[in-house]
Amino acid sequence: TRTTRPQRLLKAVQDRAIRGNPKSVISVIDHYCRNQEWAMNVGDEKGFILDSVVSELNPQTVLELGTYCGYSAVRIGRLLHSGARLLTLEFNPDYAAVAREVISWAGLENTVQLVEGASGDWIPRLREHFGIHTFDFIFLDHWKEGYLADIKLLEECRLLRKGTVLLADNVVCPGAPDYLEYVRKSPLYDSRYFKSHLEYTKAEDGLEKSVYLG
Ligand SMILES: Cc1ncccc1-c1cc(O)c2nc[nH]c(=O)c2c1
Ligand SMILES: [Mg+2]
Repeated sequence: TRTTRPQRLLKAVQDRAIRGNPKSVISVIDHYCRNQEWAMNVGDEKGFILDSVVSELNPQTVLELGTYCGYSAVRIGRLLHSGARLLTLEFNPDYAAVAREVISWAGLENTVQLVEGASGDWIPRLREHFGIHTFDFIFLDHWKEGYLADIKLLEECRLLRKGTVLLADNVVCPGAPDYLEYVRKSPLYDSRYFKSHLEYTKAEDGLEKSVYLG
């Protein structure tokens, strides 16, 4: 049977990227997805904004919702200082299997931990299961329909603290209108929009950065 899109992306990484070199994994994926086969990675343009938010924050505990092939886990993981950790949740087992290989190829298996399952099931268990108190940074990049429910759950589970930064992908394309309305109206958040483009295309998209005021 045919290979899947994530499997073809992984093959490009294994054929062309330097093992243990996150920068080369990122550039191989961006070149492959721009020139051969589009895939829903956050990409290089929005990725540059992601990098600047992470670098400025220098977080110790990071949560990513939606791993896909591991591109943004590598992008974030490569910027984390020693002792810092990224926990990334992925619902789709086929995506998770590819992402584990990509994260390992980048040499980030000690910084990035991939957990398979539904965010709604895992969020209430993160404290007791992984000994996490609160998150410094959260990247939302899974299902637009789940963004709002998941941040409300994170609030309920007291996994946010004063200053926690949430960054949401695709708030324009495909769009997360209920999430945007909530973070922009709620007194609990200070929110701003970073206009950009849908990965590897000219279509508009952007990232919403929201600081939890607690
Ligand atoms: C797949 C797709 N087609 C057309 C336009 C946008 C998308 C798209 C882009 C993304 O960055 C996504 N990130 C996380 N989850 C998604 O479902 C997703 C979908
Ligand atoms: Mg996305």
